[in-house]
Amino acid sequence: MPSIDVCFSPELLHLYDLKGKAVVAVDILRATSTMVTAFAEGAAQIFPVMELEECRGFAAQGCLTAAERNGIKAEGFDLGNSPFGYMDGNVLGRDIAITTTNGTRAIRMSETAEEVVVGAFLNLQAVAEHLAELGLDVLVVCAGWKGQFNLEDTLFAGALVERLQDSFSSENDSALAAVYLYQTAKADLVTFLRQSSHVRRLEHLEIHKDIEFCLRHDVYNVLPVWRHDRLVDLKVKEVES
Ligand SMILES: O=C(O)[C@H](CS(=O)(=O)O)OP(=O)(O)O
Ligand SMILES: [Mg+2]
Repeated sequence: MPSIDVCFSPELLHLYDLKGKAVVAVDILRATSTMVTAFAEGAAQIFPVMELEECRGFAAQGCLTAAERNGIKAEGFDLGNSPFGYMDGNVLGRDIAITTTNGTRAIRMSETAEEVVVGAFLNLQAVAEHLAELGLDVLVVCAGWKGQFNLEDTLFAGALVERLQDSFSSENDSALAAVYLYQTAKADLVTFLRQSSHVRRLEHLEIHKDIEFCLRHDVYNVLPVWRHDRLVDLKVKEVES
């Protein structure tokens, strides 16, 4: 039986061997929730990059550029890091280059894995089904915040462990802790996260609508996966083939 484990910060990735593993990169608030939404709204490809300047450079090849630092849309970019910014038909058929404080870093630091999947509560079931089909050992890589642990990504890890409990072994302490946390919180994730650092840190930005949206489960049948140097939605490929 394959295993599922949880890495609580990209800074801890040096402790894990990604060879032959499937990584689920997660940044619930808000980068991976936003990417999943962008694909659901018809984005063609997403280029996650670490630096603002690199992201800006993608405009020359016709990409929309998206950038966030400390919760705020960076100046001079087309889009920020709110899923609601991708919902008015503006991303349909477009390629997007994106850089955010934590999420894009988690994805890029995981890219040597056999498979990298972008996860969010919004596409939880699509991710779970893909992992079950692959049958590889899984590592959930939580984006955290600037290298530190956070609650929201750990809750997602717990939700995924719970969904996969019949087909994956989760006997490591990280996965156990994540699933216990999720079971404690799942009846009302919004209330549970009210005291979390993300919610308190970005309270002044009035993004409660974003937070509530990002905590909704199974809204989109979208499956962003890393291919070469970009993310594509595997569900679109399935429809085409
Ligand atoms: O835009 C977000 O919600 C966060 C901001 S912060 O770094 O947590 O302050 O960025 P993300 O890269 O999505 O974690
Ligand atoms: Mg985050």
